[in-house]
Amino acid sequence: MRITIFGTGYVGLVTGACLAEVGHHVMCMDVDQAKIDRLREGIIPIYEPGLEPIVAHNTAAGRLQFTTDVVEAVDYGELQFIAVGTPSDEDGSADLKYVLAVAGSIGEHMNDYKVVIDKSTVPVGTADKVREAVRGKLLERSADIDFDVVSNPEFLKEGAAVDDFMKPDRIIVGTDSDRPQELLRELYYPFNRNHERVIFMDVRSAELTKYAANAMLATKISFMNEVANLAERLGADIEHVRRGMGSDPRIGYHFIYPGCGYGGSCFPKDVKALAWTAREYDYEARLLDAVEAVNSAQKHVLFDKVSHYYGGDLAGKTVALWGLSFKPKTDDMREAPSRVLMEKLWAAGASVQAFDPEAMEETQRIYPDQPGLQLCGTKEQALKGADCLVICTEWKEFRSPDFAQIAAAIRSPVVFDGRNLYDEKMLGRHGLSYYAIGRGLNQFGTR
Ligand SMILES: NC(=O)C1=CN([C@@H]2O[C@H](COP(=O)(O)OP(=O)(O)OC[C@H]3O[C@@H](n4cnc5c(N)ncnc54)[C@H](O)[C@@H]3O)[C@@H](O)[C@H]2O)C=CC1
Ligand SMILES: O=C(O)[C@H]1O[C@H](OP(=O)(O)OP(=O)(O)OC[C@H]2O[C@@H](n3ccc(=O)[nH]c3=O)[C@H](O)[C@@H]2O)[C@H](O)[C@@H](O)[C@@H]1O
Repeated sequence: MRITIFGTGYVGLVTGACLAEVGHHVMCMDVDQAKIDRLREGIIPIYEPGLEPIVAHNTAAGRLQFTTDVVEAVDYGELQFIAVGTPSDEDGSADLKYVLAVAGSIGEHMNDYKVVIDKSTVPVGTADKVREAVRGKLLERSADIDFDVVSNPEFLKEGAAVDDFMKPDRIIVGTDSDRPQELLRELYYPFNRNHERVIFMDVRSAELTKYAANAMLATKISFMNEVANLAERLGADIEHVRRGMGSDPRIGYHFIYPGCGYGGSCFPKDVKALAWTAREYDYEARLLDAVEAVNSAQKHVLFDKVSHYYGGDLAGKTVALWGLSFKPKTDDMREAPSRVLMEKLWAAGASVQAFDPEAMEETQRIYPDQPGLQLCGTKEQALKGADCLVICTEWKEFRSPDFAQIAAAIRSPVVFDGRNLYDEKMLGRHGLSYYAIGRGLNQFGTR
C-alpha cells in the first residue's frame, strides 16, 4: 500500500520505517528541512535502538522516502498518517495546531479519496475537528472529494519503539465506516500473523483508549511513589513491598517501580490533557489531578535528600550526576527528572558534573551556557572532585559500578539513588551511605 506520514519524530519515523519494513511504500514528510536532509543522508535525528538499520535498508530498497514537499506528500498515499506533536498548552490542554495544520494541507492538496489517520495522541473529538479542517479546505476550492478520518493511536515506548511497533500488544483502530476499516485491516495484516492484534471500535472510544492507557500507567507509578514516600516514614522497604505486590497477577510487576518521578513527552502531558478534557465536560478528575501532583512533587525528592544531607547548604558543592535522559535507551530529555534536580541544584549554588550514555548532546542543546554544568565523557570522570553521587536514570552501565572507586573519588561518602538500583549493604561495605526512594527509615533524611 502507499502511505504518507506527516511528522518524522519518534512516532512518525518509527511508523514509516516499520511499515516499509513489512513491504508497504512510505513517504515521510516533515516541515523541518534539516531533519529531512539528515534522514536522506541516512542520519537518524534521535537515538532509538534498531531504527537506523531499518531506515537504511528500506530507503535503499526504495520503499521509504523523505520529503518536505507537502503537495508531493498528499498526492503519494491513499493512507495519510498524522504523527505530529500535540504538546501541552499553558492550561494543560493538548495543542492541536500542528495536527490541524496537517489536516488543512491534506484538504488543500488532495485530488482523490484519502483516509486521514490520526496517530498523534489527541483529545476525544479531535477526529471531528480534523474532518472539519479537511472539509473546509475542500469547500474553499469547491472540490467534492470523498475522505474518511480514522483514529489509530500509538502505544510504542521510546527506547523500545521498533520492537513495540513490530510486535504490538494491540492495534487500536477507531473508525465509523467500512471502507477505511477494510483498508486498515489490509495495512496491518502483516502484524496479525501470530494472532489477531487489531481491535476495531468507534473513533471516540479509540481516542479515549490512548489517554486512558497512559493515565493508568502514570497512576500506577504515582501510586507506588506515594507508597514509597510512606515507606520511608514507616521504616518499610518499598522494594520488598513492590515484589510482594507485583506477585499478585491482578497487580503485576510492570510499571510499579518507584523512582524520582515519571518524565518523557507523554505521561506528563497526557495526564494533564485528560484532566483538562474532564473539566471541559464539567467533571473534576480528582484521581488524575492527584497523579500529576504526586509526580511533580516526586521530582523534588532527590534534591530534598541531597539538601538535607548537607544541612540545607549546597553553595559550592559539586554533584556527580549519572543519567540525564528521562529513561534509559533514549536521548530524550523532555520532562526528565534530572532537569528539575539540576535546576534546583544550580539555584542553590551547587554545580553538576554529569554523564549520560546518549543524552549529552541534547543536554548541551538545552543548557548551552550553564556555568554550573560540566558534561563528562565517562561516568568515572563525572565523579572526579565531586562531593556526592546522584543517579537519575537506570542505564544498564550504572547497575554494577565499582563502589570502591566511587568511595575513593567523591568527598562525602554518600550516594543518592533515584532508581533504587543498589542494596544498602553493597555500598556499606565501602563506607558509602545510601539514600534511595522509599527504602526504610532515614531515607527521607528527616531523622
Ligand atoms: N514519543 C513517543 O514515544 C510517543 C508519542 N506519541 C504521540 O505521537 C505524537 C508525536 O510525538 P513524537 O513523535 O514524540 O513528536 P516529535 O516532536 O518527536 O515529532 C513531531 C514531528 O512533527 C513535525 N511536524 C510539525 N508540524 C508538521 C507539519 N505540518 N507537517 C509535517 N511535519 C510536521 C515536527 O517537525 C517533528 O519532526 C504526539 O501526539 C505524541 O503524544 C504516541 C505514542 C508514543
Ligand atoms: O504515549 C506515549 O508516548 C508512550 O508513553 C509511554 O512510553 P514512554 O514515555 O516512552 O516511556 P515509559 O517506559 O512508559 O516511561 C515513562 C516514564 O515513567 C517512568 N517509570 C516507568 C515505569 C515504572 O515502573 N516507573 C517509572 O518511574 C520512567 O522512568 C519514565 O520516566 C508508554 O509506556 C507508551 O505505551 C506510550 O505509547
